[in-house]
Amino acid sequence: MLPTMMFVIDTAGLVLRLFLLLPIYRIKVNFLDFVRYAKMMNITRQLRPSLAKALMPTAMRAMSADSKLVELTMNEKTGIATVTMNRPPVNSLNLELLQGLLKAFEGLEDDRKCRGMILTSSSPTVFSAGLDIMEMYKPKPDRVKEFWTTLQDVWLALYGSSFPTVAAINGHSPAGGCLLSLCCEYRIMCPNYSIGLNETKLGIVAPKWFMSSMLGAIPYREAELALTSGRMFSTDEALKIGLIDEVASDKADAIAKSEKFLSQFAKIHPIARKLTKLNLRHSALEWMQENKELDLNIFISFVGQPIVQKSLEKYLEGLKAKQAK
Ligand SMILES: CC/C=C\C/C=C\C/C=C\CC/C=C/CC(=O)SCCNC(=O)CCNC(=O)[C@H](O)C(C)(C)COP(=O)(O)OP(=O)(O)OC[C@H]1O[C@@H](n2cnc3c(N)ncnc32)[C@H](O)[C@@H]1OP(=O)(O)O
Repeated sequence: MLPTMMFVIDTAGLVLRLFLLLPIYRIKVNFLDFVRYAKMMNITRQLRPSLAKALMPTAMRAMSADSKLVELTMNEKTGIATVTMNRPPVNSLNLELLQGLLKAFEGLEDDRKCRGMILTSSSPTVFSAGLDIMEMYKPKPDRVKEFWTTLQDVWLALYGSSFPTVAAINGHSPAGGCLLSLCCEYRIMCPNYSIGLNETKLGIVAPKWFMSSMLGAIPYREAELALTSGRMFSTDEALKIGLIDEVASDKADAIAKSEKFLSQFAKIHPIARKLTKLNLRHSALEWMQENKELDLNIFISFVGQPIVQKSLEKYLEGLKAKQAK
């Protein structure tokens, strides 16, 4: 009896050890097995929305993304792409800007030469003013659906990108602007601007995935206080709390620092880096993939509430009044 039990325990232990070691063993043995392992883990392409075909041929390329709302350049030598939001005056994220961003991110995903991406803005003072409030105020049913679905896809593509990403935050970055930067792995911000998820100040609620993006950067307690109060942080405060990683003196410095951050990955195996990132982000990505429709329905019914429309109207009036002063 005892020998039989010992045999069973030994065998079970061996199987368990083999199971645990299998991924490591595979990685060491064979690159193709490594890729198969990634597929098995369901954390590569399946997690991204349907990919557009490669954006354009690789040359340094100003890789134009059809519309002028998003500029895409690629440094052929380093493989670092720069995606610049260009929707004056404040890069508010309307459907077309989101579509431009999605196309850029998906194109880079398919570009084998891409070793990293810097997200920045062409505005001298604003990174992005967040979602275009006009997309949510008295919305048209079809357009608002497409708007939200595209935002979800942008989040999936950026948060789940296989290449490393940095936000060079060269201006104010409220709400959706902050969200874009939180999708990146590293944030470098210029002085004397503001950043945060201020949704409650507009009388709206940051969706779960906005919050989980923030929780990837700062501790739960800090996030709870910031989210419930809709707090905006100055550059210095954001650095202190960990919402950003570095301060740069100006945009050029932010870009240089971003390139330096990305260059460290030249020494890291790209697949090891990518799988580590996607493993860390797996549960949030999977949640979104599985709940896109539910999230859309919640958003649609939420923005349809008269009280939410009233809040948005008042907030817009406040923005206009500020402008008039
Ligand atoms: C129970 C429910 C459960 C779950 C919830 C489910 C769903 C949740 C539903 C909704 C969630 C939706 C999430 C939304 C997130 C967002 O991103 S909302 C947008 C928040 N953005 C802001 O609050 C930023 C507002 N803007 C500013 O603070 C300033 O503009 C900024 C500091 C960025 C720049 O300042 P400045 O350079 O001085 O520019 P102006 O303020 O003068 O603005 C210039 C013109 O731009 C217009 N504008 C600014 N921001 C926006 C915007 N986000 N959308 C549209 N338009 C904007 C501004 O009115 C000026 O226009 P004008 O020239 O007067 O025409």
